[in-house]
Amino acid sequence: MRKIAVEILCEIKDENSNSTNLLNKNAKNISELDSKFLREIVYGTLENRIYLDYIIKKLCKLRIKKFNPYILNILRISIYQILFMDKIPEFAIINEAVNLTKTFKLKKFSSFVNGSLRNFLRNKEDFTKIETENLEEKFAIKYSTNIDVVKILLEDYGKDETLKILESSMDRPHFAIRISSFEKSEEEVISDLKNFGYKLKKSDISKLTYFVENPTNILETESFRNGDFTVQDVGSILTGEVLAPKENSKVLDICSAPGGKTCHLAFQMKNTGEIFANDIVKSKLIKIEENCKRLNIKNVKLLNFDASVYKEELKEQFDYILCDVICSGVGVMDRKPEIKLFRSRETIEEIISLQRKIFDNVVEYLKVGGEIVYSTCSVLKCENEENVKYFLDKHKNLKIKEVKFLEKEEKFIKLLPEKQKHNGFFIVKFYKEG
Ligand SMILES: C[S@@+](CC[C@H](N)C(=O)[O-])C[C@H]1O[C@@H](n2cnc3c(N)ncnc32)[C@H](O)[C@@H]1O
Repeated sequence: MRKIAVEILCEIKDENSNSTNLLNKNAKNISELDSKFLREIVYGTLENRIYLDYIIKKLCKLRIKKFNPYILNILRISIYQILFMDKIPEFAIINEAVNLTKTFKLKKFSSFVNGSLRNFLRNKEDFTKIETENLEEKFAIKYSTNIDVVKILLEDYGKDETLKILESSMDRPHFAIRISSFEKSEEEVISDLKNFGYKLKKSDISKLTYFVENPTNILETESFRNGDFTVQDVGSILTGEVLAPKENSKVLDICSAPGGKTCHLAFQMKNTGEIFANDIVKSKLIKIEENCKRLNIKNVKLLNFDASVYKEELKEQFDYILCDVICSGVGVMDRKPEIKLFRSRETIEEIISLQRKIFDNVVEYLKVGGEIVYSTCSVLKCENEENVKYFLDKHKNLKIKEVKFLEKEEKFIKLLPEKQKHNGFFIVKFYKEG
């Protein structure tokens, strides 16, 4: 398993890398126990990569770029296991690390790996100490988060709230489902799942939403195959609830893959009217199709175009539009460790520019009197509140439509990540005047 872990980690090079896809591809045909171990090592190492590299730099007195990538990842997973997986004896971790150098035909590094890890064990306290007084650097190392993201969070939220957001990024993500059956009642679906042995807790924020404490193999159940429920997080479900399209309306979901929110909109519309689900990546449309099929959704038509390019033929065609744009993902760092590692100010600025282009176009596709929801799974103000200001300044016929959330009327909903409650999310609704 450690060999596969090193191979996967060697492939994680930039923000387009996807550890979950790599794991799913490589964890086929292995036992549940091995799969759990592999995931723990890969996610754990990635989640702590900046911290582990900080230790490795001190330990080996060598710049990270100078390392052979296999040797670097052997050191990373070994130090990760020593620090965070206390059930594995330290001597076994070092033996395995030395064996791995041979597996990868890098035997000449065996004594370097052996010596470095033994040195680490002798002086663990010194090597693990973060020696900087600079708060940004300290947070970036301790929570293994790109320093640009840390700086923006500190500017937006100050020290205490930033600390909470970064701490939550180290948690194992919770698992939430939305009841999606057209046939069975909520109680019936829940009772079926309980009979299968699943432990469920109802969310107090979004409707038909439950957290599953022990989700292993839940996607193999008959209930899942029949479309009685789907995997979706609270913020995502709330987005559909906020748009709340009426039956028989015409809806555009402009950035729709893999279709989680599309299916929720269709569910709320009881399969009436029409939903046009678009995504720029053609291969992702298959996922939307699969989801619609499993969830018995029948009113979705697929589109495949670049939403940043204006399409005159769509002008004033839609009653409702969902603009669930591509974003930095800073609200879901617990689910995607690549975001913590690689999101930089530069890439965030590129994303904001794309968000604005897409929104500027889709506003034109909305009928007068129509409603549009803009949402992101980010908590950064530059992608949320600042974009809202930009939208309102630019489109004078757009007005915010307040939404009721937790018994209060709000201009927008912002969720900061909290385990067993929700990921980070931002939702705002506008309507178009004549
Ligand atoms: C946040 S995800 C959407 C999630 C989706 N709404 C759901 O609930 O399942 C953003 C999507 O936008 C797509 N996208 C990115 N740039 C785009 C563009 N220029 N035009 C259309 N879609 C785009 C991505 O491929 C990605 O699938």
